[in-house]
Amino acid sequence: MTLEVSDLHVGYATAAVLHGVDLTVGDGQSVALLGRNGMGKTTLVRSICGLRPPTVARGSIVFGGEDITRKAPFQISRVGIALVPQGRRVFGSLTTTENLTVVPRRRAASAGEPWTVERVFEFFPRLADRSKQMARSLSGGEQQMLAIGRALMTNPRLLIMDEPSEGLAPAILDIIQDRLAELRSSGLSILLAEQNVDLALDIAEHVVIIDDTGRSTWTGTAAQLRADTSPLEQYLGI
Ligand SMILES: Nc1ncnc2c1ncn2[C@@H]1O[C@H](COP(=O)(O)OP(=O)(O)OP(=O)(O)O)[C@@H](O)[C@H]1O
Repeated sequence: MTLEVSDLHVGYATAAVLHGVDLTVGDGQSVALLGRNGMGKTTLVRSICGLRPPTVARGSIVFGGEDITRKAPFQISRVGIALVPQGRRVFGSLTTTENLTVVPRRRAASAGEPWTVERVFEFFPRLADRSKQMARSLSGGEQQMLAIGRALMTNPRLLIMDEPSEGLAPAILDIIQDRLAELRSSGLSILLAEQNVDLALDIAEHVVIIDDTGRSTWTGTAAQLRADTSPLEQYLGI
């Protein structure tokens, strides 16, 4: 199922932020969304997932041929799009296991077997050791694993992640990077909004850069960016 974002204009009551974003995540593709701080990555991710604010003013979001623009979050979840939000947002007063079982689940996973608590624990053994622990007492890295596990429990076709690397120690980042690579190899579609360019280029085959005018100004492959880093210098200042 392909995600197609076309000419998307999105804003808040106080300001328009995105002024024409085009983005495609093909079936089984992994796409990184890059852009300087505040260029609107979270705004885009939230509008795809139906979260308000912001408000979509113009343009369309289509998933698997179905127009999902302005649909409610539960409807977006039902078509098979799951979000790992910025800042993890795990349920602090629930245990690790409860965080995984509290989500509404789609019946079938597109890529392989359905996710279960046991499968998440195999995927992130650190979570298995902390199954009865309150989520608020998990480390930041463990909370990130839990946020990813919780999203996987919905059996998504497309996994959207908003800055999963934020605030993580290098050793934990290595684990997350390895697990994301595994998910990519499994054929799950991935959209990754990231500040960490190394992680983004490692995970994603395709890259979309949002510039300071709120447009998707550069689209290409990670291999292209590795061979010629000038768009990174031009649009991200690195
Ligand atoms: N609830 C809100 N109300 C008004 N403006 C907002 C709101 N949330 C974000 N913005 C503004 O929208 C712009 C884009 O923010 P957004 O969080 O989407 O950027 P980002 O690229 O994800 O940045 P970062 O990498 O720092 O998270 C910023 O100027 C921000 O101040």
